[in-house]
Amino acid sequence: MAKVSPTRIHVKLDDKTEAFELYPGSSNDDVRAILYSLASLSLDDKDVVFKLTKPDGTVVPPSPLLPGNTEKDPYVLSVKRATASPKDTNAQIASKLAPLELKLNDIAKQLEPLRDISAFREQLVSFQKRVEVAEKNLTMSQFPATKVTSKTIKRISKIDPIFTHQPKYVFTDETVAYLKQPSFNNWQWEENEMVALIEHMFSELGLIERFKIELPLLKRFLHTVKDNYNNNPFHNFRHCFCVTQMFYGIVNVTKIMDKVEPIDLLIGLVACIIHDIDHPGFNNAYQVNARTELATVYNDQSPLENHHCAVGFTIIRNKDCNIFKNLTDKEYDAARKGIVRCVLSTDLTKHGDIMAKFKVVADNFSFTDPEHRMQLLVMMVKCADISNEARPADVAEPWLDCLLEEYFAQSDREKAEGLPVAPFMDRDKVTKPGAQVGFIQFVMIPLFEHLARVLPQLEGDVIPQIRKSLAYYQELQQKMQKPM
Ligand SMILES: Nc1nc2c(ncn2[C@@H]2O[C@H](COP(=O)(O)O)[C@@H](O)[C@H]2O)c(=O)[nH]1
Ligand SMILES: [Mg+2]
Ligand SMILES: [Zn+2]
Repeated sequence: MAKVSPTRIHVKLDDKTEAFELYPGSSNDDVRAILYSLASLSLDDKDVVFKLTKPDGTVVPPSPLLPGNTEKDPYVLSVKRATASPKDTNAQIASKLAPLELKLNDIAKQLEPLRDISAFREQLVSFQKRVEVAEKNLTMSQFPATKVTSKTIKRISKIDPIFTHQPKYVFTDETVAYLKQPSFNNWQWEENEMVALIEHMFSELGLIERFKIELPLLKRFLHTVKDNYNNNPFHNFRHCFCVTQMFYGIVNVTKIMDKVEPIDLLIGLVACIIHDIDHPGFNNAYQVNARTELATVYNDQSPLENHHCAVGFTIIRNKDCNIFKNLTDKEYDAARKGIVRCVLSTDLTKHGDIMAKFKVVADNFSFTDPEHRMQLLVMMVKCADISNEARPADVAEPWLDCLLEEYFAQSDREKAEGLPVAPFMDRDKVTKPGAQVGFIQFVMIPLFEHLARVLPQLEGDVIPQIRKSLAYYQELQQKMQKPM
């Protein structure tokens, strides 16, 4: 009989590497059982997700066909507890609401002939309210709002994963030059590469040298930021990367680094990086209307933007991530004040005020005036934040799908909870051109045009690309409106 030789597999979990052998004929369940035992878990624990990655970060399926390896290049095992995604939870809420809704409809039908009798109406309203309150309590317990404490931070990236398991990224000259273009295509890069690209921006802008930023702290800061963005359809780490890259693109296209102070560049870049951190995927209107903990903590005043600042600075305060460690007190104060101002300015309800103020400053702009420079930074971060349509259509259009997916998830939940629904978020009312024409025409173009009064280079490629997007969506809108 031929000798049956097992495949020897080495797996690293936390700091320990263990080996096991897979014999031909092993099943998926066998592999699962081994991984459970390596992670000291009971097989009854169903809420666990295993991820196996090669040393280069490639994910491999935990199957009996795993190629063998050596102790020197073990697979890395990470274990996560599965939590319900907002989508799952929406489905759960919807399924719980369905019978209640049926019951309500039933009662409403029976009461129909008595519609004018106010006592019955009041009873119905009160019943409906009780259902809403019960459902809201259910929802709030499923979505506990994030408290702003150091425990808010999901994970401070350890030095190990950064230096031992992350491949060292070396970008080609072509990539380095492309990164400076506002037309950069984010979709080609995975998360760790985007982290490395942001690190490159710090270096290229001379910030590491000027502010003596220690590289391990910068790497850990960026990885921790990445880990604290949620997997929302739109407000995720990729959006953070795009906003940061557009800021960097504007800096390069306009050569503004020759006109502003290094601290201004640091403020703008870090503001972009943290500007949507830990976004829950539901906007300020939802936070206020649903009376969430975030809205309560921030007294309904830009709850999300305040939260992004608080989470961002909680990470910076951590000694392992403190990229501002070597700033002087004066520099730190300026950085903190500037970053908070930029992030709070991304709340679009402040848009009108910011534009009106900038109009005045733009007429008489002076790069030597710190307040003028600060307003310029605010405008640059705001532009970067809403800049998807300043990119080529194949880069921009998937972002619109992501935005609408997030909007629809919110409006579905608002409907389920009996909260007000904004028409621009309602899947029954929104079309893609409908979402873009007004936004590009009345928000994006005026914003970029205002900035271009101080940074005229934006008239070169950036603003024409936005106008092209507008024309595309206007045409699409006309086609959709034509009777068939
Ligand atoms: N209709 C569109 N709305 C957009 C688009 N890009 C951005 N936005 C809106 O702006 C805010 C930006 O703030 P954020 O900090 O939340 O990212 C975003 O929420 C959208 O409401 C767009 O292309 N079309
Ligand atoms: Mg935001
Ligand atoms: Zn944003």
